[in-house]
Amino acid sequence: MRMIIKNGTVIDGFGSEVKADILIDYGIIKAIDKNIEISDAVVIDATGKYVLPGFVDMHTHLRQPGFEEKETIKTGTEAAAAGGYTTVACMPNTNPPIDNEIVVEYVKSIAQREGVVKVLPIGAMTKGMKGEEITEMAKLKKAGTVALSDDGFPIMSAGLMKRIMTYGKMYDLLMITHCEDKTLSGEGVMNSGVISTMIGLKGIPHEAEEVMLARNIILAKSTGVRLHIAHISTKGSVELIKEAKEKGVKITAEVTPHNLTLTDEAVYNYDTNTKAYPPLRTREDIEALIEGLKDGTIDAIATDHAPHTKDDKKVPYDMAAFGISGLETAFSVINTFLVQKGKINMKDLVKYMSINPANILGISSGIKVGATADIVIVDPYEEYVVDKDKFKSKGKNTPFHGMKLKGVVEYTIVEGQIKYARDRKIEKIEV
Ligand SMILES: NC(=O)N[C@@H](CC(=O)O)C(=O)O
Repeated sequence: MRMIIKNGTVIDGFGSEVKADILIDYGIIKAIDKNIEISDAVVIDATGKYVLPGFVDMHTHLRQPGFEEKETIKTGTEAAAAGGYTTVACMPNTNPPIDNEIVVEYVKSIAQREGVVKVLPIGAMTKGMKGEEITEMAKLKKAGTVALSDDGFPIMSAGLMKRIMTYGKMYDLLMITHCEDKTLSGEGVMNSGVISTMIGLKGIPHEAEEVMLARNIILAKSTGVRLHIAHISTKGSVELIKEAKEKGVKITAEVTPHNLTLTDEAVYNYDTNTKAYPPLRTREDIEALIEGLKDGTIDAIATDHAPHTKDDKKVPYDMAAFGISGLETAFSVINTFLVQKGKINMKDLVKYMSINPANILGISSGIKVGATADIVIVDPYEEYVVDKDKFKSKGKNTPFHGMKLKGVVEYTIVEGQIKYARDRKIEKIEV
């Protein structure tokens, strides 16, 4: 059961970057050293590759139970492994929603049986995600939820949100909020701006996100709860979070790969694969989001993997489902547009895609002796053309289809087991 990863450049997530071999025994990292030689171990040659802590996605929609035509825990976690993720936290907007301990147990048991990577369920804040009655938080926590969120169903009542946060603080639960004031986003389907006016689609103004974010910051400050902001997309949101952090509010935030790289100009040809909440914004927003990552205002890059069926998207733009299938392109998108362009380096990528999300969720990550061997091996220079039909995910809804990107995931190792090996049949690798 021993494995040696040889000759890779190891970024451990704790600040070091060294050329070294890694010895894994029964799922645990036993040694990180030069030239480890052991007989009867499986050897992975990582020459010219980076060996990184497995990515952690804190915002994934696995769709099971209830929407298995869009994704299942099996296909979603296969997609995660193909994307270099060793852990995903899954959102509760399933059917039934993850709003009680029985559904938490269900998700955990399917993940145990059919999941390829580790799955951490996120529970709902309100029953049925209806924004009316608070869920039984203590039971949800005991059953194993890592956070609570109503995600795509923002809680419009400030009074209710304050009560949720007060209980959340009591049970020390992380609160994740999708910030959208529905009275401002209305029937909008894309960013409100020049492009929406030109092509005649209803817009979602940046204030829809920022007004709700400001409210949630005020409530987090007064309740003292740990608040994590899902998928931020605007320059104004970066400013609000920066100010909140300066004032000592316990707040963290994430941004998606698509919101960091694509603008509303991508909507110009009415491709419904560009439709997501929050919408693709402007170049100015992207610049602010990248600055926000660099100065520590934004903590994590999360995919918001939102798989949908062909039929959900093969309709006029304003009728299409919101969401982008993101697990399998996240690494190459960030590598191509941010790392290779010199905006961030590979150590930063590790921080945003593994270390910080793990810390926010309260799980361990990083490569060190004694740690669980959750590892991804990537080639940062190889180019490929994104082909949605090669996705493991059932959701082929990507705006990156046909784009030439740099960076491929070679191996994903979860607890010392190879769960993804590019161009190779896993069955043929004896571990
Ligand atoms: N992000 C999306 O565009 N869609 C999400 C829900 C949501 O967060 O709005 C989904 O579940 O499809």
